[in-house]
Amino acid sequence: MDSIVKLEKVSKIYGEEIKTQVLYDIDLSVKQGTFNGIIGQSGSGKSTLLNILGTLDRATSGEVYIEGKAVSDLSNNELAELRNSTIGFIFQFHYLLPEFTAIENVLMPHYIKSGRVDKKLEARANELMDIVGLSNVKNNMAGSMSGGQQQRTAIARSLINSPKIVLADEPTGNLDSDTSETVYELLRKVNKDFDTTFLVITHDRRIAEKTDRIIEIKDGKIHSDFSKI
Ligand SMILES: Nc1ncnc2c1ncn2[C@@H]1O[C@H](COP(=O)(O)OP(=O)(O)OP(=O)(O)O)[C@@H](O)[C@H]1O
Repeated sequence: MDSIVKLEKVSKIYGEEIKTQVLYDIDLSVKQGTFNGIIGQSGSGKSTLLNILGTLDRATSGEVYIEGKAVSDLSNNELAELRNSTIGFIFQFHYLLPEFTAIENVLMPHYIKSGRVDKKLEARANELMDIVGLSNVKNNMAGSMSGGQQQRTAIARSLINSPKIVLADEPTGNLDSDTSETVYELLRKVNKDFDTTFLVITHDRRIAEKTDRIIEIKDGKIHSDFSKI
């Protein structure tokens, strides 16, 4: 198995005048097709790490490699392109547009990018609604759906470009435990069926225990790293 994501001595310092160091010399190598959990106390640096992994934020020092490509060599445009083609994001708050239907939300990144959606993408969106179990409600307004349905819509949206890597920040954070379980099973299914690599921040011990690997962040460092495969 190859490393699809690699971090070498990644540090992050926020602020100019008052500097806050949030990550310290993080080395991390993530194998393709694995399902990785990231745990750690509030403020330990998990989201910062995920944002840097996802090229939404740049490291202050160190290097991030995505599929062997050094991110610091890329321009902002190239980064956006890499993100778009390779990485899917799922957040705790799904940021759906409530006045649009579920399937329109899934296609929204494409509407925004190119102003149109071709038949192939529409077919892909329909297939994804099927995968996440929402075929029967895909034309409902996102705002009228349950929390679990909205999160599943956000998952379908994150998969529209068939990303090789999915980064999720507390994807089940605002869901009850049964719905969390369903959402987790869905992510796992995508992981298995499409060999998608997942990095998932979770506070949910039950979910963390079912991942292939648990990376614990403490005070901006990897405190423990336990792989089961
Ligand atoms: N843009 C920023 N500017 C300054 N400090 C920041 C910024 N973003 C995050 N921080 C600080 O960095 C530290 C780590 O934040 P981060 O969000 O990565 O932690 P976390 O482990 O994801 O926490 P939580 O579980 O509460 O989401 C915190 O002390 C936070 O206040």
